[in-house]
Amino acid sequence: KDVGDDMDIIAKNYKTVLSTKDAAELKTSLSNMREAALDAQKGTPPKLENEAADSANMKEYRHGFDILVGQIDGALKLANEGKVQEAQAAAGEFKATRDTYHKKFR
Ligand code: HEM
Repeated sequence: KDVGDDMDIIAKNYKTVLSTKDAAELKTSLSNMREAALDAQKGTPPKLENEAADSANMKEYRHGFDILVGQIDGALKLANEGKVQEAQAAAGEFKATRDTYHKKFR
């Protein structure tokens, strides 16, 4: 899977995360996002293909997924407590991370 494939998985599950009323479906979708984010973190985005694996940009790219996974874990904790609406409010905040890193690397 390349980064674009992982992004498609992230985006599809994110829609479900924001719209479902079901705690189990919420948890599954957040877990799917987490797995795809960790896979994308291991990859190289097309824009950085000519850079060394330890370039400043590649480090910043990978850091973006540390932030996103941290946010996903926060939402998962709330979902595990049965707090569906609170988890969805927390998930709404992923958008800022998405937009910041898309500006740089998409
Ligand atoms: C909830 C968070 C996010 C969502 C919903 C999301 C969604 C998407 C979508 C729909 C695409 C287009 C996929 C395609 O080309 O088929 C995309 C592309 C991309 N995203 Fe994200 N994204 C998120 C977070 C991030 C983060 C945190 C990063 C980097 C740290 C990132 C980096 C990229 C890159 C590099 C591309 C271009 C991939 C390519 O052209 O192959 N995204 N994203």
